[in-house]
Amino acid sequence: MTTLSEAYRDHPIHLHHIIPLDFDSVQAVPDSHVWPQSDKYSPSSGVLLPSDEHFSIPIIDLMDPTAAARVRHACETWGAFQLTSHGVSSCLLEDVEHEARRLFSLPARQKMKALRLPSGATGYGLARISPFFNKFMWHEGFTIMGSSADHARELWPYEYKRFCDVMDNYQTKMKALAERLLLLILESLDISKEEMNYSSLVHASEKGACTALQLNNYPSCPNPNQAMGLAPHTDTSLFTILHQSDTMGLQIFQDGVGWVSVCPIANALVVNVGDLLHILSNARFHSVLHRAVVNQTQHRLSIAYFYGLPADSQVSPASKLVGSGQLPIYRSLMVKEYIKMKAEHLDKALSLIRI
Ligand SMILES: C=C1C[C@]23C[C@@]1(O)CC[C@H]2[C@@]12CCC[C@@](C)(C(=O)O1)[C@H]2[C@@H]3C(=O)O
Ligand SMILES: O=C(O)CCC(=O)C(=O)O
Ligand SMILES: [Fe+2]
Repeated sequence: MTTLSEAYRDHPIHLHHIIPLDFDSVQAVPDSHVWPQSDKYSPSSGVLLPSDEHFSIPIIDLMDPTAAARVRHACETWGAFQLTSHGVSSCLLEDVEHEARRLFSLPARQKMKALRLPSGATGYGLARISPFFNKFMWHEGFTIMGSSADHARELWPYEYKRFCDVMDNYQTKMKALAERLLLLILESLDISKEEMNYSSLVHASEKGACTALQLNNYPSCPNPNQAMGLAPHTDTSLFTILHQSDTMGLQIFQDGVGWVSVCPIANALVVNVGDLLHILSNARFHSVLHRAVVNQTQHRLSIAYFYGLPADSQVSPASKLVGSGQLPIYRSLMVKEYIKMKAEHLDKALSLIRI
């Protein structure tokens, strides 16, 4: 069985020689981090603040009996929503944020001890999408797949346990929440439990879903209009569950509207559709283009939990959604094949598997 780490290890992105900037020591944005102002991807291009509810992603209460219909509407129109009453305690959200903050506050030379290896997928470093852009991002990340013990021991040789315990507990709670959400999402696509039992998806998730936890750090920036926190991308996951600290920064792209800010709501989690759900739903649900911008005064953190399918499983538009006049838009392929395409072609990957 191919693990997610192996699937990513098979497609190294040659970033190990580039280390994140020591953000604490800079007074101005270096040219290497200045993004062009002219195109639609520039950090300051057409941003809408969600003062009007038509321009903000829906807020869905997981306990609401109409949650499935709301999820369908949110995933069809926005590709994202904010989830409340999800059952993850505010204490755990505070703990995971605190531990992430503790990690990123370490001196640069200490963080380097956990630098992602050339052939590795986990540890400290730049975002995997970095090689696709000719400017660097105002960002540093730390990726966890399963246990974080090996890297944590390098960072805190004598007191790594607290960090590992919080990350383990958080991943356990996120997995349980993701499994509940998956059922709700399938229900929202009108795929019944019986049909689900036969679907490749459920067989695949029995093999063990592939998950990853990404800690993202966006230090305050002397000129936020010039810098980019995390460049526009879609996630490779089925869906992603994101906790953001209470500083604005996440934006999603809505066709015909532009970049819409996703305001932090205390204790709400942001759920966004990823590429695998886009394929599975035969493009009914949109894997949403999103990015993170930075701030002059406040430092921002986010913790993303990627819920995917096993690398060795097959993904295709669900059979319930195709037929009777509806043709499959995407061909069937192995998840690891899609990871490879994403590593090589980034945002072109979906169009390369269109039938
Ligand atoms: C499972 C994963 C998804 C991810 C690549 C990774 O191996 C772990 C990091 C994830 C992340 C976080 C920042 C944005 C993103 C596009 C990236 O560069 O690394 C995602 C990746 C993804 O969704 O493809
Ligand atoms: O920091 C954010 O709000 C977005 C993070 C993100 O998109 C990711 O980790 O994939
Ligand atoms: Fe993302």
